[in-house]
Formats: sequence, C-alpha cells, structure tokens
Amino acid sequence: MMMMGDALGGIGSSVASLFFIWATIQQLFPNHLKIAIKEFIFSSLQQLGFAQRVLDHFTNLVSPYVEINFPESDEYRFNHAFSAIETYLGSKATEKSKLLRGSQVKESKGLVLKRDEAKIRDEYKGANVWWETVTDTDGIRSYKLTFHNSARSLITDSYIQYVVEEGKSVEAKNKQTKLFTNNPSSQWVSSHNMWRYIDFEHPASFETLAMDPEKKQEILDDLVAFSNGKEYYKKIGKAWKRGYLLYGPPGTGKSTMIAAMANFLNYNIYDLELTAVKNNSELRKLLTATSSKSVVVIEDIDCSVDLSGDRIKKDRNTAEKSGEQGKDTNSVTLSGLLNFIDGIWSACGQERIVVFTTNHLEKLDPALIRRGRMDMHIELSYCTYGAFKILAKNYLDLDLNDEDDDHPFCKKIKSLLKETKISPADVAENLMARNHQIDVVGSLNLLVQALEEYNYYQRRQHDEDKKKNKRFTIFG
Ligand SMILES: Nc1ncnc2c1ncn2[C@@H]1O[C@H](COP(=O)(O)OP(=O)(O)OP(=O)(O)O)[C@@H](O)[C@H]1O
Ligand SMILES: [Mg+2]
Repeated sequence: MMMMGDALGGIGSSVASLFFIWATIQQLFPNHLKIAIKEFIFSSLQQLGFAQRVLDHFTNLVSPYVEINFPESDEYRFNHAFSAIETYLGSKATEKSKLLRGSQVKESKGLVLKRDEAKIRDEYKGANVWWETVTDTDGIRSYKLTFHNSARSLITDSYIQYVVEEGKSVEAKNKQTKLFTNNPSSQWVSSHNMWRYIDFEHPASFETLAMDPEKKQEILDDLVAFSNGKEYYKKIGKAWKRGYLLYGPPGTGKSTMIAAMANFLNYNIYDLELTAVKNNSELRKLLTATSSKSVVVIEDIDCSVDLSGDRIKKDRNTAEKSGEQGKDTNSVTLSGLLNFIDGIWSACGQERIVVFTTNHLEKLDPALIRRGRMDMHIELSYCTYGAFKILAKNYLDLDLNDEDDDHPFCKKIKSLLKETKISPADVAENLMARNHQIDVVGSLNLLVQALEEYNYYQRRQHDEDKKKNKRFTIFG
C-alpha cells in the first residue's frame, strides 16, 4: 500500500509540474511561438525516450510482477546459467507439449525430445513462474523470468539455483564426451587451441571389462563416491580430485579401463602427450585450460618423460647448486608434475581424475606413486579364469556359471590359465568371430591351442633362465 501511495504521489507531482509549465507558456507566448515550443518539447522528450521511460516506470510501480533477465553472454563471456536454463526448460517436455525439438547429441544415446515453446510456465513450491525467450537489438538472446512479487524470496533464493543445478545435471547426463589431445606449443594462439578434440565414442564399459569382479566393484564404488563427493571434499578441505595408477603388462586393459571410467562418469578425457610439452610452464598452462568433470591421462608415464629415481636426484642436485627448487625451464620435471597432482595448482578445476598408466611399476619414482598422490593403485593382470568368463560372454555370448566349471573344456582352460601368462587382449583375439559368425567350439579350440603354445614357450624360457642362473652361481 505504501509503495502504491508513493507511486501515485510521484506521478501526481510530475503531472502537476508539467501542467504548470504548460499554463505559463500559454500565458506568456504568442500562438506561433507556443506551437514551436510545444513541438520542440515533444520531439525532445521523444528523443530522450522520456515518454517510454515514464510509461515503464508507471507500469513497473503498478505491476505486481518481477522480471529477471538471463542473457546468453555477459561482458563478452558465455553465461553458463543461460545454457543450464535452456536445458532445464527443454527437459520439461510433457505429454501436453505441442511444440517439440528433437536432437541427438551422442550417437550411443537415443533421440531426445525437448520442449520448444517461446513461453513456458513452470511451478515451484506453489508459485507460478513464466519463462520467455527474448532477443535484444544486438541479437543477444535472453531468458526472461517473470514471477509475482510475493514469491520474490522463494524464486531468488532457491528456485533459480534449483533450475541452474537441475539443468547442469541434465547437461552432464546427455553431454557428448570429448577426447582432447594437446597441440605442440608452437601451434598455440590462445587457450582455445592448446587442445584439439574429437567426439569420444569408445564403447568400453565396466560390464565388458574382464577383471576380477570384486576388484571391479571396488573401483566402481570408488568412482561413485568420488563423483558424489562434492560436500565431503569441501568438508575435509581437499581439492576435489582423485588419482589412479593403472599398471600391468601390455594388453591387460589399462587404456580400456580409462575409456570405461570416462563413459561411466560421462567425463571428458584429456590425453596428455607429455613428450610434446616443453617445460613446467607449458604443463601448467595446459592443465589450467582443462575443464572440470574430466579425466586427465598420462599414458606410459615411465616412457613419456624421464621421471625415474635418477631424474629426481638430478633435479635435486641442480636445484641445490642453483639454490632454487625445481628450476628447470627446458623440460617437464618430476617436481613440476607433482605440483599439479597435489600442489597448489591441483586445485584449479574441480571434479577431476588423474590417471597414470605404466607397464613397469618398478621404474617409477616412489615420490610419484606414494599414496595420497595416486589414491588408488590398480593392477591389471594377465587373464584369470574369472576374466575369461567375461570375455566368453562378450565375444561368444556364452554365459558360464559355476556349474559349467566342471565341463571338460572349462576345466582345461582353467588349469591352463593358472599356469600361463596370457593377456586378455590375446585371449580376446582368439575368441573373436571370423566373418562375424560366432563359433563357440571353434573359438575355444583356438584358445586352448594358443594357451598350450604360450605355456610351452614360457616353460622352456623358465628352464633356460634357471640354467643361466645356475651357471652364474657356479662361476660367480
Ligand atoms: N581386461 C580387459 N577386458 C576386456 N578387454 C580387454 C581387456 N584387456 C584387453 N582387452 C582388449 O585388448 C585390447 C587392448 O587392450 P588395452 O589397450 O586396454 O591394453 P593396455 O593395458 O592399455 O595395453 P598397453 O600397455 O599396451 O597400452 C582392447 O582393445 C580390448 O579389446
Ligand atoms: Mg594402453
């Protein structure tokens, strides 16, 4: 009531002053001058947009509705709230919606139908709100939110936040994941081309990954806890990131597991080619240009850069001589890398996973792999019988349960796998269908043959090594 009274009072006094000016002009000036003055005043008012502003002012004071604009870009930067609102509103398609938009952002995911209306009504805790798309004279699109003034605190305090978070979570679920690779610094022009990317369409999943089921479950639980850990990491005051070290012989599924992790969490992958990074400063730039919800991968860490124990000793010696720690401007150093894993720089970008892979765990510097830096060490080993069962299901549609273990074929494979080192990649190679025709018996026969050959050569190698060692002890 007070506001209404103020408004009417304000308008009344403005009208009275205008009337007074007009009456004075009427009395003092001759007719032709009066017309000229009148035209001058009106054209000036029009030019200033005064009439429009008075009208807007009046409507705003009288109207009980509040409007908030969310432009697509703000000060030349993309407004993330805009896209979250767009996704949220798009996801509100109901059976009654008559205007829909179809899109498929990920080939592996189905077609998504979104609501595509210019004005959408929404309801939140009993309050009605209206969303409308508007475009200004510069072509910048905005979402205009209108609601009753009585719901002001509900809308501004919780509804808007709810819409943005809901939109972001839908975006995360439907987003097309990308695989990024770093460009050499000679090609960098701005932060946009440090990384080049392609759509990530790797079909790997934890379901098809052949490994011990208990270990697999442990990794899955860890990933789920991490992705839901926003509040927990905040509470304990740690950057929201997690490091995994995957180690094992070639062809045991390290790269496949990285793809499965990214697919499971719907994260982007940044495949960091360390050999293309000249120094720590470039490494810092590259890592700060990565987005959150991503997996930063350094494959074959032992081969990418000399990060062995010798290297760190050399680092320390150089640092001691020059009196400065880790000052090495010509290459990526272990200390530089560690700084991103758990140093102050590691906090830039939230919700990030760092994965290192190696075939030779023993070659890595203990500083790099100590717990706390790499939170989980995961060994991908030679194929076990449990892993074989998963591969048999993937490649031969063969559902082997515990009772099948007594089948002569299975017994033979089980005992051979126990004594033979063969990677899941090599097992898979033998199970692969020829000409897209699954031949269970033929494939299993091939596998048994391969296992027997591997077993024979490995035994022979073992005997030769034994003989060599004996000679050494005789002559040594
Ligand atoms: N554990 C596994 N489960 C399912 N498939 C596997 C597994 N390990 C290997 N494979 C198959 O073998 C191929 C090679 O595996 P992958 O590239 O993941 O091995 P890797 O451990 O990364 O080897 P490298 O050390 O040589 O990089 C994959 O394409 C996949 O089809
Ligand atoms: Mg690999």
